[in-house]
Amino acid sequence: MISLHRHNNLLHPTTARRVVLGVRKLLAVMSSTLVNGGGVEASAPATADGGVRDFYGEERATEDQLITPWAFSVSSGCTLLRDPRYNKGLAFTEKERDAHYLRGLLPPAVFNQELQEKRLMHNLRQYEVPLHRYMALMDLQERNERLFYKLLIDNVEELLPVVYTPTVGEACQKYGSIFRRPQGLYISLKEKGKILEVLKNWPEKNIQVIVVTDGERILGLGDLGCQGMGIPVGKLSLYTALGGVRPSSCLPITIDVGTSNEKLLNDEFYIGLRQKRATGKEYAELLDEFMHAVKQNYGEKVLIQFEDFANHNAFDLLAKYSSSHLVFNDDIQGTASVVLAGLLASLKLVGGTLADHTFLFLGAGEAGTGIAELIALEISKQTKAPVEETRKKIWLVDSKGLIVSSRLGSLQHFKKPWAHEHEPVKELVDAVKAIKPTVLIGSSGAGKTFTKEVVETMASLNKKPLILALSNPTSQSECTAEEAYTWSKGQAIFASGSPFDPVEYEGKVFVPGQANNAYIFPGFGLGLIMSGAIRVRDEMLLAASEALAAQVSQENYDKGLIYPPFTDIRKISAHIAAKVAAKAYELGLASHLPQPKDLVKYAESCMYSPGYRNYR
Ligand SMILES: NC(=O)C1=CN([C@@H]2O[C@H](COP(=O)(O)OP(=O)(O)OC[C@H]3O[C@@H](n4cnc5c(N)ncnc54)[C@H](OP(=O)(O)O)[C@@H]3O)[C@@H](O)[C@H]2O)C=CC1
Ligand SMILES: CC(=O)C(=O)O
Ligand SMILES: [Mg+2]
Repeated sequence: MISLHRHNNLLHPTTARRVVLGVRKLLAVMSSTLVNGGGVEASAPATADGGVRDFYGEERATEDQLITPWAFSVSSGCTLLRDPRYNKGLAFTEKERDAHYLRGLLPPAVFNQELQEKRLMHNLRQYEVPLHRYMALMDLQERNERLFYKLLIDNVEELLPVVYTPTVGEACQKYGSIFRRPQGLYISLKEKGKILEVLKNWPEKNIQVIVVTDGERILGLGDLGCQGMGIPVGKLSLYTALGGVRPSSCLPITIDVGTSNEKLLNDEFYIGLRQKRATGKEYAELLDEFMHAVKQNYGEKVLIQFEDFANHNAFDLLAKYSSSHLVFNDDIQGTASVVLAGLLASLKLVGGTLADHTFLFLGAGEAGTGIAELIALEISKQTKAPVEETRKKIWLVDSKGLIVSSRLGSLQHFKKPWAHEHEPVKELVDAVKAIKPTVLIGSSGAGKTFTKEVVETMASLNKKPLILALSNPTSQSECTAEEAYTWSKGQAIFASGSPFDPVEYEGKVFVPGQANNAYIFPGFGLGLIMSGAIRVRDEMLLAASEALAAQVSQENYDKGLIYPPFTDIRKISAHIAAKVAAKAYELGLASHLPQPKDLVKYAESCMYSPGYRNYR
């Protein structure tokens, strides 16, 4: 019931029981509620002299400087019902209804959270259109945050495709039409020079994870401009549901530098800047201001996850800020880690070591080259061969064909390490015939590109071809699960970026896995946060892959799965977090000292749980 708000904030009307306290007192109370609430928190706000940290710079401000009149209030009545953080709907007890001026504002029935959950799941299942389910879930998140997360955690396999891929893709395409309330920060070119002020408008001060996009490569759907906001919102809801990071410490951000999507520019409901995308210096300066403002406002240990940037910016941003900030690119690094995990696990089914396999990719962008590099690093780690050598068993095809040395002069920098000696090959199927891969990975964003002939050739070359169709959403998947199993006559081991239902082929049921970075980033982020890591390193990605692969059980293997089920994701995330944190300590990059003895237990103890709290 404790909320921070500005005196003039219309979204938070004050109520009869509002108690305005001094800022110092506010922060003391705030820090105690944060600790009591569980979950991972930033360092306590106490200062060395025993006082409370001057979060808002009020003590430091001189008379001619402007400060923000933050206030602290206890909410009750309608304000409490409208505050998603504290609203419990019909679950308010009789005692709470008396104590918090709720009498008459609710019908007489008192439901517990389980009954509320049952009712909501029943209602959600009535919607036949996935986008309507998405909208109903977003409404719930805006109305009753704990119930939203309880639903998501308890029904993860059913609801993941709604809040995440594939439905989130459609939601982004239609974001302008379905827009109700802002769910994150919008930073556009209009805010240039004022980004620090914009960050200060966000009511939460203890931010631990930011997921930021500029909307230029939203899944495999291309440039969706400002409407890409659905992605940071969705990713962060998974940070909480799958990784246990507290919702209040997550901040979704969209950087709007315009869009080159004509359809959106001509759409009257488009919510972003109506101009062509800024590039070059203008783009770089805005991003640089953003990165500096984030560090200034939230400190060294805030994790900035880059998401769905186009590859002509993504690699450069990661390289530029990885030595000064805690940055992670989910599409390059998270995807690499999840795919490597699947490959390590698949060895139990296909045999051999990683070094015995030959890999062919369709798609040589962020996902493709990111995965390729991590595979090469892992083989190098296992065999002690230099990475220049281990790259040679990995081949990539882009929109112009196989990447070969004769193309070196015109290749983007991230493709160059993969330009091996070979004659040019234009078509994927010919590349499959020439390279004879044991593993085929789709990271092209182009649907239906694993044709019948491609899959049949893979099956003719391998007893158990490993086929990963990573592109999202479902419409962009390189092939469907049904195509992979039927065209390979049941030989393929298959996983995809977006989920597919099990397939029956010749009387046998094949269960496809989901190779999606959602297995990695929540636990990875939790590991960074709980260890107070200040930088991300490749060794941490390898540790995360090994941790995920170790979670695949014999029962999963018996079904042909190379990933464990999402139903176990909180346990899986705790193990990933523990290994990532251990690596951070080993590398001397962890700042939360001393290192906890049992990191898995510690990770579990840090996790947000969505059960209701009792109000006095
Ligand atoms: N499952 C998961 O966890 C993840 C899935 N993805 C998915 O992967 C896809 C790609 O993402 P990302 O790597 O970031 O995108 P990029 O734009 O960086 O890369 C796409 C690559 O695919 C190539 N390509 C595009 N169309 C074709 C085609 N018809 N034939 C051959 N090559 C083609 C492009 O070629 P060129 O370079 O010549 O233009 C480019 O090399 C997206 O759909 C995304 O949703 C991404 C991250 C995680
Ligand atoms: C899953 C993901 O990050 C993507 O498709 O971009
Ligand atoms: Mg992504």
